[in-house]
Amino acid sequence: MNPQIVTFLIKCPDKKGIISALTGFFFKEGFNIISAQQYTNSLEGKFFMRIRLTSDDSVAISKNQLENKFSDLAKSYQITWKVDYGSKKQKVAILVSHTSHNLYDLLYRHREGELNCDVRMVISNHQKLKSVADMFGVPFHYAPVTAETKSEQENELTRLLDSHKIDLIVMARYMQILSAGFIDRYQGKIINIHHSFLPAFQGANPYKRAYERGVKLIGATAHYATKDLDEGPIIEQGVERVTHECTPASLKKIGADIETLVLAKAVNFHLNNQVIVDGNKAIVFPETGE
Ligand SMILES: Nc1nc2c(c(=O)[nH]1)N[C@@H](CN(C=O)c1ccc(C(=O)N[C@@H](CCC(=O)O)C(=O)O)cc1)CN2
Repeated sequence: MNPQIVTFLIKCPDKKGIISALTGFFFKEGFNIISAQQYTNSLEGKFFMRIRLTSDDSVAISKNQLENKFSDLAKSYQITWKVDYGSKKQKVAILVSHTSHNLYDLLYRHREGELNCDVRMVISNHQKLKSVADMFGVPFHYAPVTAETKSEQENELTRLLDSHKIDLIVMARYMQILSAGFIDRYQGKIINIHHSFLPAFQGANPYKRAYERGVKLIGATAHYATKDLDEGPIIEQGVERVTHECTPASLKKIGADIETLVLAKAVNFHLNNQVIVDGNKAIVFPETGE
C-alpha cells in the first residue's frame, strides 16, 4: 500500500479486549500505529476510537483486502467504522445567502492552505456574493428559490453537487431550510454554522432575540444539519461575553468573529477525520501532532 496516513474511525458497544484486538489486527497487517485515541462512554456502554496508521511498501495488503479483513473483525465486535486513506482531498461546496463573513473567511483560509480540502464551488440563492467567489477564483452558482420552487431548486442543487462528486457541503449562513430528503441524501456531509450558542435561540434572527432577552453571553454553533432545524450533532461552539450596552447590530458584529472561527474549526475537524457522530451527538477527538 502507498505510504500515507490511514485513519480508522470506530464505534461499537464497549467490551473488554477491543483495543488489543484492533491494535493487534493492524500490527499483524504490517501497519505502524502512529496515534490511537479512544473514549468509553460508560453511561451508555459505548466505545469510540480514532486510529491513525502509516503503511509502507512492506504492507502488501490492498485497500479492498484490508477492508474485507477488517469487516470480519468488525462483525465480531459489532463495530461501525469508516476509513480514510488521506490520498484525496475532500471536495467542498459552500452554500451562502446574504452574509459574507463566513464565506470570506473560508475562502481565505482555503487559499492560505489552512483548509485541507478542494473548494469546488459556491452556491447561493442570491447573486449578492458572486463577487466574493470571483475574487478567490471559485466557480459561483446562482440557485434562486421561493417557497413554491424549493423542491425544483433542491433538485438543481443535487444535480450540481453530485456532478462534481462533492464530499462536504458547508452552509456558511445559507438561510433556507433543507428538506428531509436532501438531508438524507447527504447525511453527515452537511455542516451548518448557526449564529447562536445552541440550544438557545434556534431559528432565524438569534441576535435580535438575544438582545431582547438581555443575555450576557452570545455565541455560535457549528453542527451537522439534520431534518430538525438547528438540532443536529454539535461539532464546535464558541462564546463571548456581552453587556447591556450591546445593540442587535453590535451583537451581530461580535457574533461574526465567533462564527468564522467556530465554522473553520468544525470544518477542519471534519476534514481531518476527528469526528464520530453517535446518535445526535458528535465525539470530536483532539488533533494529534502528526
Ligand atoms: N434541514 C436543515 N436545514 C437548515 C438548517 C438545519 O439545521 N437543518 N440550518 C439552517 C440555517 N439556519 C440557522 O442556522 C436557518 C436558516 C433559515 C431559517 C429560516 O427560517 N428560513 C426561512 C426563510 C428565510 C429567508 O428566506 O430568508 C425558511 O426557510 O422558510 C432559519 C434558520 C439552514 N438550513
